[in-house]
Amino acid sequence: MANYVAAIDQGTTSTRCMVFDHSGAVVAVDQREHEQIFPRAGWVEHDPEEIWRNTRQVCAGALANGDLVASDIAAVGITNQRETTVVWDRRTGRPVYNAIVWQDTRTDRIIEELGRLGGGQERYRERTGLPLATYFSGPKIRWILDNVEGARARAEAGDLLFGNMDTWVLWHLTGGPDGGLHVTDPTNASRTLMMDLESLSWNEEIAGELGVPLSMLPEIRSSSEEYGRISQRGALNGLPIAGILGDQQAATFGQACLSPGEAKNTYGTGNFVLLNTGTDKVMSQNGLLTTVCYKLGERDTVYALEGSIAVTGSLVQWLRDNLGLIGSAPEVERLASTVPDSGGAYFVPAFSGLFAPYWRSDARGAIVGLTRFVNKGHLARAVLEATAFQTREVIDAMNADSGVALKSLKVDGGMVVNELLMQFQADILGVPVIRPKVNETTALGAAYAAGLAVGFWDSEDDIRRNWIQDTQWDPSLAEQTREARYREWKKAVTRTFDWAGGDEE
Ligand SMILES: Nc1ncnc2c1ncn2[C@@H]1O[C@H](COP(=O)(O)OP(=O)(O)O)[C@@H](O)[C@H]1O
Ligand SMILES: O=P(O)(O)OC[C@H](O)CO
Repeated sequence: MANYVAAIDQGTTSTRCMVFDHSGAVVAVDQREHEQIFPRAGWVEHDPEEIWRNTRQVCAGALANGDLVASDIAAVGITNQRETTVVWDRRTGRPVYNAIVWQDTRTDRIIEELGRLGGGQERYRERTGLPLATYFSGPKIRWILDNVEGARARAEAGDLLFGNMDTWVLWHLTGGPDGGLHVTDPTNASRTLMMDLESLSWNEEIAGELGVPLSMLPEIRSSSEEYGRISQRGALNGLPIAGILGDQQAATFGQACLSPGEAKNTYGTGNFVLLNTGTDKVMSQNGLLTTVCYKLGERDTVYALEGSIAVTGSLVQWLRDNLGLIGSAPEVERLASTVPDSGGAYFVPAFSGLFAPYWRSDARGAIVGLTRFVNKGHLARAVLEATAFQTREVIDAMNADSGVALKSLKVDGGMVVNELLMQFQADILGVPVIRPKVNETTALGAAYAAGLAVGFWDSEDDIRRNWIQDTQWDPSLAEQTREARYREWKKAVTRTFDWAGGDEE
């Protein structure tokens, strides 16, 4: 009897396999980190073959850790870091270049060029829901075809395939060069700058402008249906793959934000706030993205407004790896607790330019407000506060776009164990912050999508029933202080603008 559903979560820093029971509780997990490759300033890459090896290992590891066999599992879901781009040879399965990661800014000039074409920004936004920015996959494919010797000719001959990490993993699991499925779902496709948000199909005109042959692009299916079975020899052999969701949409689903007006914020490498807007596409006037939230089988598409913040948890890693101020990410809380505030310092981590709500690729990181008084405790505090201030900015934009004033914020992700950050988040938003019992909402959301498709769960009511609150942080800062701090943050942000001229090598 299959009592469980498994999810593969291919994230920015690691790959996990998690197994869930019917109540949505975690029964087994395995996780492996992969190398972050920084070949130049602004460039970020992953080795797709390392990620595929890790995927196989964590699938086997999770089953072994839970003392499970494949027949205990009803279905498998896939969730993934979005936008990260792999191009590979359909006959050999070899990538032609490393995966170009979502944070990578090398496509700056391509974006400028596209902006100069008729209708530029507005035309892209209207059709795809996205601003023209280095973040998305289409321009990354273009860069690979322009810069890897012979790649364009091979792509035009139909020899190369493109995929985000969902497709890369799915293709391998279902046979690779021997009939592997070249498929994605609309949540992932809606992050390429090439998918028409209304019809959920590839926009041929935009793909043409980007110089991306349609033969490279995966088939867009729904987020919850049986795509095929795992044929790769290994732990999960023979099981149906029945759910695909980009990781932030998966977390929205796993947090049971299933009705219009419900929102969550995930605190990982970056932060991503998603507001379910139902079957209405709300086109942002305030720097947010309009994206597909999920599409369950044949049912109507559900859309979301998204505030994407590039650098939050990765700033904590930077403090650890580049400055050596802490030995591990959790130590940032102890260091920040040595002082009562940031001592007037503000840290704006515009390492990849600024994403929502600014979309300024010319911005670069800055620490402002420094005096002789500021010590490493203040800096640690400014690092954590940056996450909370950036979140406030996208939630304000969401309020302006949708008219929805959040009464509380559901949170999840690697940083939400940080109590100091959670309290400051509630303080700076002025609403309660709520963490659920199962914090692994990304993997859980993908498991739900797969489990619903095979009848393991009956309906979204099961998801709502399984969501249980763990901890709530209530705001405790006086309104005047809150708004004064926020004004100072916004002033600090303006100091990062107009720094990179687009000619860095
Ligand atoms: N106690 C902590 N306080 C602050 N940040 C933390 C803490 N623990 C982990 N992090 C940060 O959380 C991030 C990892 O979260 P995770 O959700 O696993 O990320 P991702 O899915 O993006 O790979 C890292 O960037 C790390 O710096
Ligand atoms: O892997 P995460 O959690 O850092 O999420 C990355 C996002 O999907 C990028 O858009």
